[in-house]
Parts: sequence; structure tokens; C-alpha cells
Amino acid sequence: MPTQIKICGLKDEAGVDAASRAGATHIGLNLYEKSPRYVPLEQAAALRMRTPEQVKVVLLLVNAEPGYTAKALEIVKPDVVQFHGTETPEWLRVLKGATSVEIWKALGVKDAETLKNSARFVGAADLLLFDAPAQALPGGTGMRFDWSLLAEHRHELAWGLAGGLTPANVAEALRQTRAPMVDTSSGVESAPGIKDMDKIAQFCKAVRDHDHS
Ligand SMILES: O=C(O)c1ccccc1N[C@@H]1O[C@H](COP(=O)(O)O)[C@@H](O)[C@H]1O
Repeated sequence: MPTQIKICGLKDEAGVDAASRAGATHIGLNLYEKSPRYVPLEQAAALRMRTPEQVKVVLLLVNAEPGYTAKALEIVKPDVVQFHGTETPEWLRVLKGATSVEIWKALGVKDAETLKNSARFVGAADLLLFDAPAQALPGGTGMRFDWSLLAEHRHELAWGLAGGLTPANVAEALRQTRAPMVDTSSGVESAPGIKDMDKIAQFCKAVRDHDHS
């Protein structure tokens, strides 16, 4: 199975087209207002329409109100919603019962305990995204966590790797972790919030080269 690739934090058509052309399986649209990658709902809906059918659209939310979450799902109609805050398994279970959208939960990995505790999302999320712990922002910081923690972990849910992944380190990350999915945002930018089309292509190529090695 080819590694799934998510390019997150796209803000315009050029970025969506570049990620799709490069072979991303998922693109991420960020609705967190404090992020340099924030897009308003209407822009997210337009980019969703622009995205080719074979590429899944992931909507990123951080501790959003239930009313806003429902509105965002209604307007953008994403394939996946990625919760990147302190959303609880209980809340995600409620949402899961009310929508058919795929639910991902990002978790900041501090230590082995974080991974052990992630089992509480069984039945609440379809996939866990293991990221570096939150800094000033809950994600998109370019920070990595200790990938070796994953070596001992028995995954009970589908999962992906995020946090500081770049064209230069993604092959090594895949070798060490055997992640079935990789997610990058700041690692394919020239400045915060500015995607670099060459880096997007290089990232996807590095993943595909690893798949074929
Ligand atoms: O990208 C952001 O600005 C962001 C803001 C708030 C929550 C999550 C955010 N991004 C997600 O964080 C991870 C890792 O990002 P990076 O590759 O280290 O820059 C990724 O899932 C992004 O989608």
C-alpha cells in the first residue's frame, strides 16, 4: 500500500494544484484563525471544489464550537475533519454518531504515556495523527517528537505521522516509524503560510522513492 501523503495548510488554487499534481492523497485546509495558514470558510469551500476527486480534503479545526463545526462541515463538505486541539473522545463520539465524515484526532506526543493513553480514542476517531506537542500554536510548528517512541507502540487505530517533516527527513522518518501516512505543513514552505511548490513536489517524490526502495 503506498504511503498516504497529506499536504496541509493550503490557502490557494496554486497550492492545491501543486499538491494534487505531486501525488498527495490528502490536502489540508486550516480553519484555525490564529494560524498563518488560516483560510476563511468560503475560501475553504472554493478550494474543496477545486480539488480533484482522487484527493481527499481534510478540514483542520482547533477546539471549535459545535455550531461552527457543523457549519464548516455543511459549507465545505470535506472528506475528513482533523481535530488538532484538546477535543475529548466523548465529544468526538457524539460527532461520529451525527456525521459520516471521517474523523482524525491529532495528539502531541510527549512520551510513551501519550501513546498508551491514545487508546481512549478507539471508537471516537478513525485515525490518530501523532504530532509534536503544542507550542505557542497547537500545530504547524515544524517541531519533531522522538520517533523512537513509536517503535514500542501497538497501534489500535489507523495512524499517521506529523511534526517537522520535510523533503529532507521524510524518508528517514518512514524508515524509523513505518508510518502509513505522513503529514506536513511548514516543512514545504518558504515562510510561515507560504507554500513552496518545489518543496511540495520534493516531499511527495521522497515518499514515493521510499515506497519503491
Ligand atoms: O499548520 C498550522 O498552522 C496548524 C495550526 C494549528 C493546528 C495544527 C496546525 N498544523 C498541523 O500541524 C501538524 C504539523 O505541522 P508541521 O509539519 O510541523 O508544520 C500538521 O498536521 C499540520 O496539519
